[in-house]
Amino acid sequence: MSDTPINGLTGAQKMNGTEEKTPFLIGVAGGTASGKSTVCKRIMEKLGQAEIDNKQRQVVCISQDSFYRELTPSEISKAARGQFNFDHPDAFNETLIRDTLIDILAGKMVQIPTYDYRNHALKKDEVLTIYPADVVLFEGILVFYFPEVRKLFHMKLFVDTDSDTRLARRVPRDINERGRDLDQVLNQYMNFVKPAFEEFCSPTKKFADVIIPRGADNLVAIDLIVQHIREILSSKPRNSEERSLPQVRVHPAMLQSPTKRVTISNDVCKRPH
Ligand SMILES: Nc1ncnc2c1ncn2[C@@H]1O[C@H](COP(=O)(O)OP(=O)(O)O)[C@@H](O)[C@H]1O
Ligand SMILES: O=c1ccn([C@@H]2O[C@H](COP(=O)(O)O)[C@@H](O)[C@H]2O)c(=O)[nH]1
Repeated sequence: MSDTPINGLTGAQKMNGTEEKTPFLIGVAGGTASGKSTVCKRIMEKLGQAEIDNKQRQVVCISQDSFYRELTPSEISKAARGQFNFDHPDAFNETLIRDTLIDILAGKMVQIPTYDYRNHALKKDEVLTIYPADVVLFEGILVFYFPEVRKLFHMKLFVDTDSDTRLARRVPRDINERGRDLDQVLNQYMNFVKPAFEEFCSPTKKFADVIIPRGADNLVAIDLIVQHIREILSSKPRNSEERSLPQVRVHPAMLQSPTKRVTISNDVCKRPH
């Protein structure tokens, strides 16, 4: 959880002659439908970040699903038949994840693709711009799997929801939001999702600093994490003049009572469906 040196970045780097802290990078792992993006959304809401314009946010959230690699034609046809393993580490572009997070830690603006679950492909014409922020949440099933990625996080959370609940949530989500039918969802779950969770995702729980049982239902855990993030934010320079950055990062909501809530927005975690 500490701001220890990572990849040559010391937690504070020189920019324009001033000390500029690197963003605090939080990894959020957990099985499919465990509530990773819901937890991130709750955190953003409680910090009053959910309805703030993308460019102005102090806290941003990115999904690992934006880093699925492009499939070959034969893999695309397998995917259409539910025979491609999207839960295996090889399904992700590890290098792009690492390089993107390193750029984020260096305070750079980055562009990331969005993912189309219905067509199992990146949407080339829909790129998300992630502006520099003070805290970055990066959520996904295998965010702690790759050592070169794992070591970049300042704090690691694991959302631990039992597998029955996860399956019960995944079935309606995949049917209603991802264009699947019941047979397809259950076959994919039994053949790929469950075995890959046991082999690749579950063992990464041991790397977590904080395990969140019951996901977004665990209000105590979420409040503790939010409090920690507030402390991080309060130690950051508060406006663009102090930070020597062109963007104004602080929304009035963040300068008022720390418990102030702001209305919910739906695209907090930039998770495409
Ligand atoms: N605590 C909860 N209670 C009820 N439904 C939930 C809860 N957390 C998540 N969900 C629902 O379960 C599904 C998966 O949640 P999501 O946060 O997207 O999981 P993940 O990001 O881990 O895949 C979504 O439809 C979401 O609305
Ligand atoms: O084309 C795809 C890409 C991914 N999946 C499944 O998505 C989950 C990861 O997303 P969560 O929101 O964390 O559940 C993973 O289990 C893949 O099986 C897919 O079905 N199709």
